[in-house]
Amino acid sequence: MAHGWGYGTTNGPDKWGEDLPVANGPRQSPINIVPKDAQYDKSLKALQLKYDPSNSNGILNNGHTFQVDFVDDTDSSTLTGGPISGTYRLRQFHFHWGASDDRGSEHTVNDIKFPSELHLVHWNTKYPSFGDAASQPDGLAVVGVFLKIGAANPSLQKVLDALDAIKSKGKQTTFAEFDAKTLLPGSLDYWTYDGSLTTPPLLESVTWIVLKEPISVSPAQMAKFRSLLFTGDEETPCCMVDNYRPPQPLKGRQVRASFE
Ligand SMILES: NS(=O)(=O)c1ccc2oc(NC(=O)c3ccccc3)nc2c1
Ligand SMILES: [Zn+2]
Repeated sequence: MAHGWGYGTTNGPDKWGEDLPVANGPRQSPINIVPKDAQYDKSLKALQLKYDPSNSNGILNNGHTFQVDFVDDTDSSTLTGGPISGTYRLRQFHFHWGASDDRGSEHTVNDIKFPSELHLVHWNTKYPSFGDAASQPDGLAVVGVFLKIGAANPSLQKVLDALDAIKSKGKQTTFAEFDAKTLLPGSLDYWTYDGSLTTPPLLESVTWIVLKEPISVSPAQMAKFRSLLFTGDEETPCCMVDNYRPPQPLKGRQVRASFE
């Protein structure tokens, strides 16, 4: 795909398989989660998320989404427990969202789409780097959090206030002392399954941990997401919206629940 992948009609999710056979692989993400088909697994541990605000570093518009990057050279911001063994370090978080409030999430629940979905991306410290981990079946763990229309979210607002400085592709700015824990809902009950990155290179290296409880976002805050551009300053401006991959075939995978 010479013109690079994206979410348009000519380079979007339905076209990714032309360059990337793994797009039709056995453990692709996202999926539709059917709670009544998820098996409660009492051996699943509670999630342990320990995030140090001093590790937050910058915020970047990468042309597909915006992401907040973390310094990951120590074990000060980690995911342990849950379905994974060992220690996974937080590297970045980002979002996916729609052009309107009726769509935008990547995972769905009983085919319901949420207006947005937060992904907190962690890598397994048994490997020397993110890049190495990303090619291993147990290399990455992504915590997915649904956003649901409701009251304005003060913690999310801190992130949204930085978006004016990164409107177009390639722009970045500093983003220090942000506590990612404040983006989590009250309950850490989760569904988990073996999956992949939801954008190219679609690597099948992700243990997905999708929280059952959404966090709130107001309609005005959703409008702020939609003020970003997919495009760089020299290009015809194109609003960054509908940057989500639709659910992929389950192909026999089991989704487990940490709760009854
Ligand atoms: N939607 S997703 O499945 O959470 C998803 C999809 C694609 C991704 O590529 C990366 N790369 C890095 O974070 C990275 C970190 C360090 C160095 C280079 C890249 N994270 C991803 C998460
Ligand atoms: Zn994502």
